[in-house]
Amino acid sequence: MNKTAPKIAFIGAGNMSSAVIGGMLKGHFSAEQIIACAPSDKNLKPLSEQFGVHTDHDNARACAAADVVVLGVKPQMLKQVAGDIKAHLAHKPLIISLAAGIPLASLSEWLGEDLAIVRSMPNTPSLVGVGAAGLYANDNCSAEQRDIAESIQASVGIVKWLEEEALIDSIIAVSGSGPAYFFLAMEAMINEGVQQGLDRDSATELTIQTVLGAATLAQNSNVDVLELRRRVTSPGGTTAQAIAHFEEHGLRELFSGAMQACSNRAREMAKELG
Ligand SMILES: NC(=O)c1ccc[n+]([C@@H]2O[C@H](COP(=O)([O-])OP(=O)(O)OC[C@H]3O[C@@H](n4cnc5c(N)ncnc54)[C@H](O)[C@@H]3O)[C@@H](O)[C@H]2O)c1
Ligand code: PRO
Repeated sequence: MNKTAPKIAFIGAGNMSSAVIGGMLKGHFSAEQIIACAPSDKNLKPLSEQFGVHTDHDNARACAAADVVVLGVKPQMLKQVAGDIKAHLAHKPLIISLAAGIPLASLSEWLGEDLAIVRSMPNTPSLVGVGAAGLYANDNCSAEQRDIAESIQASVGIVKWLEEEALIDSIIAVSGSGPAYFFLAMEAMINEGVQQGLDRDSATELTIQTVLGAATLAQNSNVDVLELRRRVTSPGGTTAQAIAHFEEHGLRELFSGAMQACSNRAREMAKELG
């Protein structure tokens, strides 16, 4: 393996692979190191045009030449793709699976019991370098392979190594699926802003800036999010009314229920697909 510039093959070139590739190129990886594979040009063309990475329709050929194989296909496709590439992994590249709900035991069974495999659960803000990922490695991974997996994810955001594989399902509930919760909240805020008379562009810009501002403040503050909320909420004022409405209508329970549904689905997928 080339330790300084490993060759990395992405099998599957959709939303998540594109976000990681785009983020990696803003970090210290070069387009020369990366090849993206998918059956059609629909996903590949934007990647070669926008990022200048190599592309191929042939998963096996890309895997045979790779030091690292990133599995970025839908969980439903993974068993079939694993069957197609298994014979081309004799040189034992590091495997990184991005798939929700597919356990290491299944990946090892499908790809080879002696392979080093890391499960990674990233999120789409990786594209702009503010991703958040959880990683879990099997016992075949060397320290060097763990470093490579970490360097890929760290180039696009923060990384947490997990003590137990089961915690990947908690990472999905918090940060893997998490961006969608905030996009939904933003959609609702934009629509209500328009309902109250703002033009859509202003409502959109103000909502996005508010979410960015809240996250940036929380990240740069030495007090917790509860205290930051208190500082917005004047007693008897406007925010207090909004927060009381959220509390009365069970926003906390809604979040708990949604996040439990999310990780339960990952466990169900392991039974259905693993
Ligand atoms: N989207 C997210 O926010 C997110 C976050 C974390 C993890 N993931 C995981 O990432 C994986 C990909 O999700 P996505 O949202 O990018 O899906 P997607 O549908 O956007 O991308 C899937 C890609 O796989 C390609 N593909 C289909 N069949 C293939 C084959 N036989 N060989 C090679 N490529 C093939 C498709 O052409 C497409 O490029 C999933 O396993 C998902 O669980 C996604
Ligand atoms: N998107 C994938 C899904 O919805 C996995 C986490 C985020 O299944």
